[in-house]
Amino acid sequence: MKLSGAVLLALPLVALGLVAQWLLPGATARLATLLMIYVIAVVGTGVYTGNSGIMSFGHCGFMALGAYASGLVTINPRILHVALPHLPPMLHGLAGHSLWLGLVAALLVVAVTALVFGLPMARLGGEAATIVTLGFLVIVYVVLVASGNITRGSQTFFGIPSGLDPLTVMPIAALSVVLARLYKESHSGLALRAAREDDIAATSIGVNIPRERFAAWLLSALLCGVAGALLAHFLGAFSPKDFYFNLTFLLMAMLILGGISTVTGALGGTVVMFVVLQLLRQIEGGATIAGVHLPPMFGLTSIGGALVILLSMYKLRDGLFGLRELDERFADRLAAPGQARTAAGRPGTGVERLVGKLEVDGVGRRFGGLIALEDVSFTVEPGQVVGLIGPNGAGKSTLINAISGVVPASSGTVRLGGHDVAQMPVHKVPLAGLGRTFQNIRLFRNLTVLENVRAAAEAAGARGEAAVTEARAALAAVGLAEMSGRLAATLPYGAQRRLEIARALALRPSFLLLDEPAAGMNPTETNELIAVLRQIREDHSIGLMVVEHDLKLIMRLCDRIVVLNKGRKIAEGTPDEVRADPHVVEAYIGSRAAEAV
Ligand SMILES: Nc1ncnc2c1ncn2[C@@H]1O[C@H](COP(=O)(O)OP(=O)(O)OP(=O)(O)O)[C@@H](O)[C@H]1O
Repeated sequence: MKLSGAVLLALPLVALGLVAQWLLPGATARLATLLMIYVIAVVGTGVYTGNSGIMSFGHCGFMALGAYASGLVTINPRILHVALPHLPPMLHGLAGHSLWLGLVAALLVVAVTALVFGLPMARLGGEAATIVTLGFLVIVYVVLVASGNITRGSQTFFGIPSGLDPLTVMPIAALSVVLARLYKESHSGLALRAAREDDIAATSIGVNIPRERFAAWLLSALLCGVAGALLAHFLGAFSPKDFYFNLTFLLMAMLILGGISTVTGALGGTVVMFVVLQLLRQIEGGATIAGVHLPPMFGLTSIGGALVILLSMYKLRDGLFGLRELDERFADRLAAPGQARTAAGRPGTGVERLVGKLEVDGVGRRFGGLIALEDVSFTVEPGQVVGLIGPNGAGKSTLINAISGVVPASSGTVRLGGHDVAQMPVHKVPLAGLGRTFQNIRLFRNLTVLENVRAAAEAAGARGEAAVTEARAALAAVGLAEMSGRLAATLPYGAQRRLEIARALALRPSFLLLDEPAAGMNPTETNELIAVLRQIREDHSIGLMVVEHDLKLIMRLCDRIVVLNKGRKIAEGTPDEVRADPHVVEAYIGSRAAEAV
């Protein structure tokens, strides 16, 4: 992502700020200033909500904290004694400073609060996290109301220097948009978006989801804190309810209207909603349009605003501006595939890539009373292709899950290059060298093909252009180079399976664990897949462990085969040995099928 794309997105704000400062009449310029403050708040909320997929009701809490912190630092000292007669003496010296010091105070207070709430909250996803954000909003409100000596409680907090002009707010709004856009394309933003699409798949490429959630939470909190401080200076006087549910729902509506997952959507949704609400507000008091006189219509603004949201959600599920950023629509996303591969190494991941053999030793797994795996042991040599077969319910997927750490083994060890990977946090296992795919495809559906693979390359330590080059090389290896700009969800089925392989390949693993890679493929697609897997093994010296029901594929591809039945290993050997093994024939292949393969 080049800076130019982010700047392009911020240009309309720069233009608005300049026009408002020098060309628009006072009242309209004031509206433009308010609009830009909303942009900061909505784009800020979007940094967390859009990238993590977690709806937040809490960000107005950060705005409130920013407003009060900045208010206390900038309040006119002469008014201070009237407005806050019981202010603790140690806080008296704070008053009377500039807006910029007010913003610094807002950032400090918000950073500390975001840290305290964010660390435990980062472990939560989905509705649980949303409920916590709601709780956060209520807590901030109650604390502000209860801290009357410092905030005037539920009464109006006044005396804040007001009269912000558009040129003061514009650079901050433009910078917020640039920051949000750069964050979205950053290593951290991409990892979080991957987790938003599929947390298990994100973990399988080494994403530390709590860490990425926390980073987004902090950045979005800071932006909202700044927006709150600016709103305080715009209003000059406010109370806690100005930062409560009404504002929360207004900002959420703006975000949803434009499209929750893009900065373009946050920006565009804010502008559209703001303009619509202003127009409705004009009409609500009675107006004459094209010679037709409209009487005052109480509630028109609220009802009209709600209708705009409902209609747009009904017609455009992904918001007015869809899933792609404005600058992406201009950019050439289908650049020629690169073949280069950067040097090995995983800088910044804190995980060493392990090489050597993969040893599965006495692995067992129980689900309650059910023994899904019992005492399974075998070894895969580097570069070897091992097939894992067995009837339905034999424990094949459970074994892949146990090796990759997704479902921890109840007993036994898994060693890679002599190191026990079962002891590692699950997101570190792929970085240590075990890439995997899933029986039911788990792609990041609303990310592009290139982003799906780049997320893995970045998780494994590549950055910037190197990550893109690695991702393109992995896509080329599975024959998807031409599709890099498409959304993953739009790929045909066979291509989706190959994309999952490319994503795992971009981790530069020592072994690839493939769970039914040919499931649902027609014979042509299966033949292509076999060619791809052979090439991968040849080019990258990667060992493969393949779970498959397609015995022809297994027999053609594998050096050795492990056979499971009812959770136990019943045979192991070369394809010829396994094909001739009477236990295997009885349990799985069946005598007629044995003849066929
Ligand atoms: N999360 C789980 N909770 C409870 N039981 C489970 C769970 N996962 C798997 N099992 C059970 O463990 C056994 C092994 O399942 P597993 O999916 O590993 O078999 P499989 O060999 O991959 O089968 P298939 O070829 O049908 O995919 C089955 O009896 C299954 O019902």
